[in-house]
Amino acid sequence: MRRWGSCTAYRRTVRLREWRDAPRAGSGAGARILIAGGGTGGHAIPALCVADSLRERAADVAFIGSESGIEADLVPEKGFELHALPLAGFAGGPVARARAGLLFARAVSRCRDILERFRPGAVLGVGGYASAPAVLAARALGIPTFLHEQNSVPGRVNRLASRFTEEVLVTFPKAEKALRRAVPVGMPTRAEFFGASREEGLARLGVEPPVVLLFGGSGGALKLNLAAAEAFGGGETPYSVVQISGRRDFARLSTENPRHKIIAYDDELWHAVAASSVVVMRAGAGSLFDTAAVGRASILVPYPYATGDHQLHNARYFTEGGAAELMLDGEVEAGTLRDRVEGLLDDENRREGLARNMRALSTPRAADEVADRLLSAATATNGGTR
Ligand SMILES: CC(=O)N[C@H]1[C@@H](OP(=O)(O)OP(=O)(O)OC[C@H]2O[C@@H](n3ccc(=O)[nH]c3=O)[C@H](O)[C@@H]2O)O[C@H](CO)[C@@H](O)[C@@H]1O
Repeated sequence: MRRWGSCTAYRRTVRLREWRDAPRAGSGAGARILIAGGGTGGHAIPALCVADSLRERAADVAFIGSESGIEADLVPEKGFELHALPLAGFAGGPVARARAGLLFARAVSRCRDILERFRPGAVLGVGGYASAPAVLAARALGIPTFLHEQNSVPGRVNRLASRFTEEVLVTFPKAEKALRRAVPVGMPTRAEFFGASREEGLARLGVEPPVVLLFGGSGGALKLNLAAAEAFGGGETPYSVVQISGRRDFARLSTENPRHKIIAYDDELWHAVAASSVVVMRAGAGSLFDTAAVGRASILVPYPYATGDHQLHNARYFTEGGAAELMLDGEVEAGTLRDRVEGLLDDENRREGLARNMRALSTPRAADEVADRLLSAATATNGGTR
C-alpha cells in the first residue's frame, strides 16, 4: 500500500514538473479553462454561458461538478466534459457532517488529479459543492483562480475563498463591497433571452395573450405552487396562466382552468418569459437576470430561508430600481396572489415602466467579461495552452 502511495506521489510530482516546464504559446486559442461548481440552475447555467463564450473563442473547457447536481445532466448535454464527484452539503447532524467532510477531503485530492491531467490556465469556481475543493486544489497547484458570485450577499465559502483568488466576479454592486478583489460583471445569461419575441413565445406555448407566468427558480417553490394552483386553477380566467412548477411538485398539482398550463420544467424558458405580460417568481439571480434580459413586469417573491436572506437583497436591487414589485413569502396566499397579478394586468402603464426598467438592469456582456478575464489570466501566465 505504501509502495503504491509513494509511486502515485512520485508520478504526480513528475507530471506537475512536466506541466510547469512545458513550453506554452501566449494566445487564447486552445487555452484550457476549468469551471467548477453547480448544484442548482442558478450556479450551473451561468457557468455554461461562460463555457459557451470560451468555446466560441476556441478554448478547451472542462467541468468539475457534483454527481447529484443539475450539471450532471446539463453539462454533457452541451457537449462539455464533466468530472462528476460524489459530494454532499455540510448541513445535518454530526454523522452527515462527518460524511460531507470526508467527501470534501477526497474531492480536493480528486480535483488535484484532474487539474494535473487537464492542466488548465485558469479555474473558475461558480459556487455549489464542487466549487471550493476545485478552487483549493487549483490554488495549491499555483493555477490562477477566479470566483463568480451570483448573489447580492456572498455566502461564507465565497467570502473565505475570495482571499485566495485572483478576483471575485460579482453580479450585484452590493456584493462588491463585501468581498476582496471584487469586480462587477453581472450575471452570465443565455443569449436566447435577449432575442426572445412575444409572438414566437405565444406560438410555442400555444396560448392566447395576456399571459401570466409563474415559476420558482430551477427547483420550484412549493408555497408559490400551491397558492397559484388555488388562485388560478378553479375555473376559466380571462388570461392565460403558465405555471412552471419544478419537477418535485409537478405530480401534486392539477387545474380545472382550460387556460392554465402546468409544466414541470422548461429547457427553453425564454419563450415563456417573452410570451408573458406579468411574471411571478422567486428572486434567485438567474431568474431575475433572465427576466431582465427579456424585459417583463414582475412580482418578486424572495425565498425567505436563503443564506443571508440573499433573495430579499437580490429583489431589492430590482424593486429599488423601479424594475419590479415585491411580495413577501408571508403574504403568499391564493387571494392576494390573484389580486396582485390582476392589479398589474389592469395597469398597462405600470407594466411598461417596470418592463423597461427591468431590461435596463440586464447584463448582456457578463459571460464574455468573465471569459475575457479567464483567458487573459491563462495567457498572462503562459498557462493552459497546448
Ligand atoms: C433556494 C435557493 O437558495 N436558491 C438559490 C439558487 O436558485 P435557483 O437555482 O433556483 O435559481 P436561479 O433563479 O438563480 O436560477 C434558475 C435558473 O433556472 C432556469 N430555469 C428555471 C426553470 C425552468 O423551467 N427552466 C429554466 O431554465 C432559470 O431561467 C434560471 O436561469 O441559486 C441562485 C444563484 O446562486 C440563488 O440566487 C438562489 O437563491
